[in-house]
Amino acid sequence: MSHGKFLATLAGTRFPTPPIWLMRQAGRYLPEYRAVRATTRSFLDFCYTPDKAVEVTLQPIRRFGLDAAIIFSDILVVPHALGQKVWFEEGEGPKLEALTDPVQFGQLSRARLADHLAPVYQAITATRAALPRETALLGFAGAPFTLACYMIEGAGSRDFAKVKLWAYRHPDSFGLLIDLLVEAIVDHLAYQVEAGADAVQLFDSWAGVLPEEQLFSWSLEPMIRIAHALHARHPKVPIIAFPRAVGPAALMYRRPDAFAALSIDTGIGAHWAMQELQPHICLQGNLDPLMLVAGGPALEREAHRILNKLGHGSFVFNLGHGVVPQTPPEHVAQLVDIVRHWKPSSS
Ligand SMILES: Cc1c2[nH]c(c1CCC(=O)O)Cc1[nH]c(c(CCC(=O)O)c1C)Cc1[nH]c(c(CCC(=O)O)c1C)Cc1[nH]c(c(C)c1CCC(=O)O)C2
Repeated sequence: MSHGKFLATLAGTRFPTPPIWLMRQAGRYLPEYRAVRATTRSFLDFCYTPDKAVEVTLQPIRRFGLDAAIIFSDILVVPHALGQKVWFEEGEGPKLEALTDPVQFGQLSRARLADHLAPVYQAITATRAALPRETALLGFAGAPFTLACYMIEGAGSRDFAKVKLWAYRHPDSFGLLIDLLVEAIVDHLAYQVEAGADAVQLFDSWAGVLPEEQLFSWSLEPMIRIAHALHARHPKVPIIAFPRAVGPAALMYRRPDAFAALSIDTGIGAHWAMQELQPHICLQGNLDPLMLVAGGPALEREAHRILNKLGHGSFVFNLGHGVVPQTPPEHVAQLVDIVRHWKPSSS
């Protein structure tokens, strides 16, 4: 049997109101998260401490009763497990010892991935045991292109110019990095499913910097390879694809052979998504995270607008990107209430 409304929705069942969870639902906007976070200096050590990861994964479920939990971890644990130096600087975000030469790709190895990431899998097993039956547990990974962005740039960037120039000038060597990441991500996702994750999400947060042809080769195609390889190991596990900021190229990601759902960011119009995407695939999204900061009537109007477009079809309510730290927790409670009390006939 499945874990409630979220998994049933991904499998095609319709309910009077859609299930809801939020990307980055565990995080600094919650005082109880900040309290646990303050007990570990290094963010990665925090991710690798199962007791703490379990606790902060459960916090938003206890507070808001969301339909799915997402395991507390980070996409950059994969480059770290492959042997790259990764650290988080206070107030600056992630830093990596940037790859500057294809020779360095050869030094990355997935031989130790399972050992290195064992604490993540332990946290998943313990979280699954602690969650209510009806609450699904999501595992996740960064998609190959987004991981390659951080691995080559060495940090976040506005345009990832260094990465794009490498990919455009040396597609063969860039392809080798993507291939290594595909294999590592398949392993990481399979281990998460084996530990107890009910579904997984692939975050391609930086897909939107690529033109169409490269979007196909470096974002979509590797994600489809991951989906097919994961399904060869775990045939039924639902995979949600989140290619952020790709605009109308989201049409390419309507691939029910690979993905159970497509997560859409705020830049995609709900009406267009209803007409062009939803007949082919379950959608997830697409509330502006800043609406959740605003709260009040603005939040209610916008949530209703999205529900009135997408709530009649196959849909999981979520944000277009992650919860931001300045979000008042009461506004999350307000949103859950709005979604659960929505009447499909209302306009
Ligand atoms: C690009 C990316 C990263 N990490 C992630 C992405 C993809 C989604 C997206 O586009 O936002 C994914 C991620 N990161 C985190 C989660 C946990 C699960 C959840 O969604 O609740 C998930 C799913 C925790 C985190 N990952 C991070 C934090 C904040 C650090 C802290 O609490 O000290 C959290 C809660 C750090 C992180 N990690 C990353 C960045 C850029 C940062 C710094 C920005 C920031 O500080 O908010 C890389």
